[in-house]
Amino acid sequence: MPTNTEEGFATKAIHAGQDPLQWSHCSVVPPLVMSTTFRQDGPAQHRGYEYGRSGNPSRNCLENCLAALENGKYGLVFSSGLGATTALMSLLESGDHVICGDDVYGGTNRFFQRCASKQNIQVSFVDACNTENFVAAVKDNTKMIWIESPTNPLLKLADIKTIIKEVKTGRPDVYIVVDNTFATCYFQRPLDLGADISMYSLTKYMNGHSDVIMGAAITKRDDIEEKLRFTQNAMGIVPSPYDCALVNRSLKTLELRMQQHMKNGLAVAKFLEGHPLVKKVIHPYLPSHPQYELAIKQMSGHSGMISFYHKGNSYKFLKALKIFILAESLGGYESLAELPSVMTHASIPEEERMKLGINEQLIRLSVGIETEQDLIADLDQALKCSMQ
Ligand SMILES: C=C(NCc1c(COP(=O)(O)O)cnc(C)c1O)C(=O)O
Repeated sequence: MPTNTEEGFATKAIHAGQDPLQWSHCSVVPPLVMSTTFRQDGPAQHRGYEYGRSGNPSRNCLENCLAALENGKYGLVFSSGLGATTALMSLLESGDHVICGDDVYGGTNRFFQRCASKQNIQVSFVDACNTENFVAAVKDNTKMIWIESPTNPLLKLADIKTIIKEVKTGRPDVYIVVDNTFATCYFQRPLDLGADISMYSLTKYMNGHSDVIMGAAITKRDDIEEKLRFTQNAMGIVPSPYDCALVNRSLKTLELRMQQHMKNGLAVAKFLEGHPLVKKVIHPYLPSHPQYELAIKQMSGHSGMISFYHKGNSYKFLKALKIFILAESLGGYESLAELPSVMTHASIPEEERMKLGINEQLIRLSVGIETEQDLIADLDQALKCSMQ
């Protein structure tokens, strides 16, 4: 169980959940436990682990480290970010209502519109920039509010603390979930802002090496942990021990990586903002962002995520990149670029996409930790190519 000590973020990332004394052999690095089953002293008399789906030492180390980094009490990991989303739906009953921000990852929108709806879970999508939208959308059967902030891909912000205060005052029973994938717990801790659950696609920045698909939910609440722990086992949405060991290793450098992502991201955003072939740059830590004041109040920094509206041919631009890789996903050490309208957000109905502004001029960048000058030079040459 993590202790919410006053240790620094990097100290917690390196030591929380990793105590060598938890193993008889005292390995400093937690062992990778691949066994799917564990010898018992007698029928139903085990030493903490019985079957890999129900619990695993490698998973346990990661979950404790995640909880400590979030100033939470419990961490639970799942087979993917959408697996975590699926697990969180087990907190709801048929007929319940969810209020979700209108700009979220395409797969999350698809899940709510085409999967949760089959369980008779109703979903309303509202503009997350305006707190009143969330409050006004609350109904008698509302049981969950799903916030992504910053959002994917438009980098809109929700005033998490105010939404929670406004909603919880009248309806303390409503679960507040924050998908913290874009900010990470280094720049933003939703539980400290009053959220019930901080949720992640660990696939992204938290693992940060583009070699694991995983999700997580962190909470302080015993009742939520009990329900999600049951779901994790009973629905079997668990990750492999090997993937848990990889993510656990990645967390050790999260602080360093996020600092570099932020440094490179800001340099790229400022370069794009002054470029004649760029119509508009969206980056929460640029003073030009409409919610800049909220960004610097609510977060201690911003990752490498940038979106911008391109004046030229987006397909030519993306195919001309040499260091940025044209691919879906984000948050890895490598720089990625994509066209949400036909890639990550293609599953959102066109009318909704157009209304949001997710059109073929909108390009999303995940700025990596390569040498800053190389990234800017690559963007510059590709922008020139896009006008030929
Ligand atoms: C794959 C991409 N996003 C996944 C994602 C997910 C889903 O995570 P998965 O690990 O891919 O299942 C949840 N929340 C956010 C904010 C996300 O961005 C993408 O945007 O390229």
